[in-house]
Amino acid sequence: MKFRKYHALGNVYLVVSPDEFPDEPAVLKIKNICHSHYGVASDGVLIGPFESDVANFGLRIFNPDGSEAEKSGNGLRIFCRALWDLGLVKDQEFTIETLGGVVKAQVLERGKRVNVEMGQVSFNSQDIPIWGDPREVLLEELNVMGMQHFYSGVTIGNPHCVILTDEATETKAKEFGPLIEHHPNFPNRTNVQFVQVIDRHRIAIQIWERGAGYTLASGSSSCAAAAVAYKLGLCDARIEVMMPGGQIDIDISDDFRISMNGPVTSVCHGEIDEECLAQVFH
Ligand SMILES: N[C@@H](CCC[C@H](N)C(=O)O)C(=O)O
Repeated sequence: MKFRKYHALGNVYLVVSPDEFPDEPAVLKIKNICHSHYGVASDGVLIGPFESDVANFGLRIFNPDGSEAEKSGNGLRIFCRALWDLGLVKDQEFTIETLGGVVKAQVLERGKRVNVEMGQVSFNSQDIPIWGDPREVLLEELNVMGMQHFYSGVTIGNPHCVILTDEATETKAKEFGPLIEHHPNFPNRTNVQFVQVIDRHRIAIQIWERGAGYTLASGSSSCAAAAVAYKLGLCDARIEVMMPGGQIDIDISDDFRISMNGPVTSVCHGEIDEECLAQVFH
């Protein structure tokens, strides 16, 4: 199976052509590919480009646990870079269909940076989804292991649970992230962000990703965290999101459409052996 490997601020994805998956992508194959010891080590697999009736390209996004994600910000920027490297796009804007909606993208600086108009966020419980009466989920109480958190729910195609905190630490993300990901409030599980507001233009976040675990950066998490900070009046519409892997720039329109701009780095390309894809022992 031929692949291209990229990272976006340390968030790693492999891009694989749909031709390499003649059948529906099997959970076991995805798990083997992403495994850091038994496979190529990746935070997810991007399968594309597919033909699309509504966009220039179609994309499917898989987490390392084999689940399919509706959207991924870093995944989208990486996919755009792969399209550029394959000579399928140049400097012009183009569109990509994901399970979480159609986005508009543009490759900048000869592939080194990508801008993606990620779509409109919603804080509505039915859109995210979060159980209970239809409502905007803002600063609601969440008890996890005897600790009280106040969270806001957001979707930008995929679900996010955003928790404001005085200090966003890796320990908080790793300790509470897995429990919140599987909390009964979230029927489709959730991505989790601990968010520290630095000033009106900057926030620092720590991330626990649904189906992937602790990651150094996440594009959709940056959009979700920035949207909550803006909605609550804590930040202006242009926000730098600082993560352990680096920084993404977010712009929010009056109607909560989010534009994301950040770097992409090519790592390597190669071929995964059948023997690796077929492993069943872990
Ligand atoms: N790394 C991503 C998010 C990938 C999908 C996520 N794990 C989910 O299941 O929703 C990003 O950069 O947005």
